[in-house]
Amino acid sequence: MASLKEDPILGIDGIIIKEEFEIAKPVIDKLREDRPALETEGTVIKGESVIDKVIEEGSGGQGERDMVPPTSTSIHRSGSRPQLDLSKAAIEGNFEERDPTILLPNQSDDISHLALDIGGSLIKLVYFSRHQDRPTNDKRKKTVKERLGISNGNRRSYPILGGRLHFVKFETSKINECLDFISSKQLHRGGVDSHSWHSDTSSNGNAVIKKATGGGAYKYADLLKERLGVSLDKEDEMDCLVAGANFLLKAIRHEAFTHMEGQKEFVQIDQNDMFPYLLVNIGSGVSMIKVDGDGKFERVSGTNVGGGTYWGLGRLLTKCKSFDELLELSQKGDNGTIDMLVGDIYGGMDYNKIGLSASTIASSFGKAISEKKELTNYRPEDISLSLLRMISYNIGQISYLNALRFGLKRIFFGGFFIRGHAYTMDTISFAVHFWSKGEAQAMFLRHEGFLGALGAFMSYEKHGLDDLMVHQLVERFPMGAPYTGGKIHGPPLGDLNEKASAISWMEKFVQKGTEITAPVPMASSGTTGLGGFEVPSSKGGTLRSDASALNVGVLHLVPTLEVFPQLADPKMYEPNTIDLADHSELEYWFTVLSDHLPDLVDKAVASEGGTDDSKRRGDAFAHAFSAHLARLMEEPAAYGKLGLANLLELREECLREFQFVDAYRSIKQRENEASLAVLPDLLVELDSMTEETRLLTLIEGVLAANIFDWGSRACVELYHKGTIIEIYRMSRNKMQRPWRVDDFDAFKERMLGSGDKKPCPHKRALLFVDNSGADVILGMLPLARELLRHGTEVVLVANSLPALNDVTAMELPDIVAEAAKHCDILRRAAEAGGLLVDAMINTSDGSKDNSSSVPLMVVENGCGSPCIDLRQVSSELAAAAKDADLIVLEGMGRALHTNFNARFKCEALKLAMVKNQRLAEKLIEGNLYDCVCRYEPAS
Ligand SMILES: CC(C)(COP(=O)(O)O)[C@@H](O)C(=O)NCCC(=O)O
Ligand SMILES: [Mn+2]
Repeated sequence: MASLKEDPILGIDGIIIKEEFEIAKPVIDKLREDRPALETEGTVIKGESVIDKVIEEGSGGQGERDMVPPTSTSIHRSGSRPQLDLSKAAIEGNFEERDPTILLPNQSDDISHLALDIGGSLIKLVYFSRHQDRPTNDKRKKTVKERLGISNGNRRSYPILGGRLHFVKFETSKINECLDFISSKQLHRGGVDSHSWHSDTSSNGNAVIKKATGGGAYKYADLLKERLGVSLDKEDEMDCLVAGANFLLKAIRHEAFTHMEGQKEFVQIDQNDMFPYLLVNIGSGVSMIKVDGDGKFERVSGTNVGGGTYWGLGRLLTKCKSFDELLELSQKGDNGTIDMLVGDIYGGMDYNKIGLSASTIASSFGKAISEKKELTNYRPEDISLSLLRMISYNIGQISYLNALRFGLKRIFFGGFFIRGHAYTMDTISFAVHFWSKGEAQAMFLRHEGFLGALGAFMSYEKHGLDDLMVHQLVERFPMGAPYTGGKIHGPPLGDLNEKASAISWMEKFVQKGTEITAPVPMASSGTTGLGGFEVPSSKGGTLRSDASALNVGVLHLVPTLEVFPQLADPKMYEPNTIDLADHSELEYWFTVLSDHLPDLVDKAVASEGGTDDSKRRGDAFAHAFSAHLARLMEEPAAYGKLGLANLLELREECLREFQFVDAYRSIKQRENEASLAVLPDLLVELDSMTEETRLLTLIEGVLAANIFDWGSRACVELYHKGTIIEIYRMSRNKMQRPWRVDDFDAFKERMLGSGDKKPCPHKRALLFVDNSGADVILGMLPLARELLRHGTEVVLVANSLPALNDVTAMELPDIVAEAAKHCDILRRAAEAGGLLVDAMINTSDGSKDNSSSVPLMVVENGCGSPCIDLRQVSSELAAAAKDADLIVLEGMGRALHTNFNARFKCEALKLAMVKNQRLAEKLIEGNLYDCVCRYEPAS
């Protein structure tokens, strides 16, 4: 790596877009002059304690902690320019490249952009952070791209910037906390003017202009100017709400859901059939907006009886100190003590003629008139529930009437009044359902409170968010998510180790995580089935103490992701085979993952040398992941639709967040070495067989070697009983056909034909490989070799990031190079595929036959999980898939947990050993270690 010299200061990364590049140069020059000051400032800001605060607050920590005040330097400096930390900057790779990548190791969130929605009770922030790309100096990638005809994956070809969208909220009454947060994260400095976020020049001198909406954009304009030097560009509230809602409905798969009788169900919104709809935003007051398209809407109604009414009246009547407290109180309430019910009027009877049950509210607070009771005679719990129902029901009814007025079938409810509260949603849903006789549907939005802020954010031009597609968004729930309770949704722990203060942070996290005890699993919430008109059957059980948990993660915008082009019907595709909406399934997998945790932590800590720091991180990881699990047990749909693949991926993400890059690194190495040592013998044995026997032996080999799976408890227990080669032999010897699912004969016929008829070989096969060691080396590579022998191009598809003991795309070229030393077919194909660019590998027989061969290539799949969601794969894989006519999915994660039911446009072979008894029973009515060989012709 060359150190950064005088000249080529280009921008924050090598693939920066043009406008940014031109602007960035003078900025960086200027920053370079300021470097000493900047670095000092950088330490103050970056080593600061906002995250401590996140945890402290979110975990119910008492006492206000002093926030780092905005330093005077941070105010007087020209705020309109991005501040970059250039310390230790270096050019990565080749100096001659036109846009070399410049690594800024100390720059965490390199550019941030911010929009605010300052409402009567809450301030909502949406901000974007753009992280520098990992430099790729990967020769394999370049060659594969050339071979597959992919233009150099460069941001210039994408309309959208990669980065992350964060959602944060504060109470308006604590606006100073919000300002401190903005200041500490440098959000007031992002180079944004009122028209474009790529510009660092502002339209009025030095003031930075930020988009804002809501009444507070006017009320607090001076304060923001004074404290942060920020001028607010005010965006119309309705415009913002609509833009925010349209964006969410288009771009986020699991955004809208129905909530009836305690059951949450996500609704797939068809982008092409979204309009018209009624948007009901319940803030302090309520707006009802008929939305006909992007920017096409009309505010058709509203009501002054909204969230502010509930909170205001509630506060007066119950003495509650916060909205959430009031809401939580309602959970234990019985509104029948205050509301006049139909039964009260009809002597306990239903009023059947007009379809009203005895428990229907005839008159909210109606009982209070007839009894000689004072306020103190009513329980605050009952008052709160009565109030909540009165207001929710009223909003539901007015919404329905407006939907009826305009013939709208869909009503989306947003705004922070709802707060994911089950009874509120049930009540509104019931009202809509009841009055419309089931014709209209109430739906809720997961980002309910952020419509306005998101819309304000959308009003920055040129960020391309409007063009964003569902598959380019990945929502991740950072470690703080289960703890923060929605107070402040903290950033992920990106640069943990770089900060001295991170240690105390981590300790605090572990400590707090222990103190608060993660939410206790409970039975799913239930109402009486009458949509909130009766007394809740379970009192106090279903609402967590942090009623306002956001349930929104950080949205990662990944413009390079694509839908796998060979999916037969992408709209109908569901990656998960196991639906965790079934509570017994969830409980089972929850236990499996919890039981596996201590061993995983051991491996992770060992992979980092067992240092004190790694032990601390290991502890923190275990806490964070357990909290996520507990949160999901309590509310399985909290993070969107939940499948087993999501849980397994969450675990990997959690490890990465605590900087465990590759927990199974040394195990993988060991197994690779052992397997490579026996590969030559295996190849000789295979070559001595007839074609037919060889094909069977190869498939057996893949199935047998899939036993090397460090994610399966049963397998790990086996490993204590023998060496890997012994286990492999044992596994092979057990390969009795017929397998539990056995389409081998059909596959064989396709490969070898029957009688004299020789079939046409496949043109290109994609082999989705799974585990390191024997699995890939003794299983999949020999199968790849056979396909190559038939004249089929082979693309090995491997993970982009480590997950358990899965092999990664980065690791494969070296493995192939080693294997190629023993095999001419592999060597020539690997050379043709650009895998052996440096080495001129000699085969064991000393030959250097360079006659042309079909290529063997490696592509990354875009995932870092044992499973694969084919709606979001790397552009590299998507390009390779276009000409493929055979897909081989291997392993339990990729072929069973996900994609077992997937249908493809081309032929598919799904191979796996079932290493979990319950799955074996459920999926194939079989047993542990049974095998699946499913061959499916093109659909
Ligand atoms: C994590 C796995 C999907 C990996 O399997 P693979 O894809 O490597 O075949 C699998 O090991 C698994 O489902 N394990 C959890 C269940 C258990 O311990 O039995
Ligand atoms: Mn695996």
